[in-house]
Amino acid sequence: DAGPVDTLKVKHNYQSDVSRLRKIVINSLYSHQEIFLRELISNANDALEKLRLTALTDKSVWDGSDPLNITIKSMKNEDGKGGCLVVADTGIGMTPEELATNLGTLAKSGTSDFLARAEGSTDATATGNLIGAFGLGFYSSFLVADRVEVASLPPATAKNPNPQQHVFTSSADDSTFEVYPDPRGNTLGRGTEITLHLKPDASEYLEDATLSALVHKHSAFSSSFPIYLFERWTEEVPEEIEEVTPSE
Ligand SMILES: CCNC(=O)[C@H]1O[C@@H](n2cnc3c(N)nc(I)nc32)[C@H](O)[C@@H]1O
Repeated sequence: DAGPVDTLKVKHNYQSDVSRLRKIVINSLYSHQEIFLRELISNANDALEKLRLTALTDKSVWDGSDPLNITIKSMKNEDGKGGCLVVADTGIGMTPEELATNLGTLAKSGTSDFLARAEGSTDATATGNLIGAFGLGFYSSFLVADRVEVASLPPATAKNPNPQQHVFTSSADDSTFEVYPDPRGNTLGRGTEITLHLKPDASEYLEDATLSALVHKHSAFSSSFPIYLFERWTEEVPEEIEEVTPSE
């Protein structure tokens, strides 16, 4: 029987192009699995920038009192096999409608142009750059994860005075996604938290050394916000927080 949260789960079918796109991303970039982190950090960076710009004209979304940053946490399963990688930002966040629209449909114009160019290409670097340019980087999550959850909470505004944190969830082998209220409540304060349930062959991305090297390699220079790597993160308190990028 459906519990209280289940009845609120809205099941959507991906637009046909979305499924096709996701397959292209996964197939063409398989040899470049590691770019997923660059793409997620790039999206987080855009979300933080969007908050900062919006706040210039609307102080209610952010009064400058809480930090704008990106955190990366890895959580290994008890059995030491597999686990989750969590990439979170304190950016502008998304309403449930935005979760469904932004992650579940192809809002981007010219995507057919992308499909034409990417479908034929065998050059993973070129395709990788195309994917970033078309804002499709989120799909690269499925290079390393068989399940992705995106929890998001926008700031309270006059139009949306009491926002509820929601979760978008989708599996690699499934052409549907779900959006439902986060049973944890508004745990984010504001922003977006992406949980990647890593595939067995992607467990290297739970290792601090791998993550630290990847962040330095791909994103330390392209993010204008501090990136924190929580090492050996547990539910309680992170034992050690390494700031990867010197904040300005
Ligand atoms: C699946 C392709 N679409 C996206 O990645 C879009 O989802 C949204 N998105 C992805 N990661 C995000 C993130 N971390 N914060 C916010 I606000 N929006 C995000 C942006 O609108 C992206 O263009």
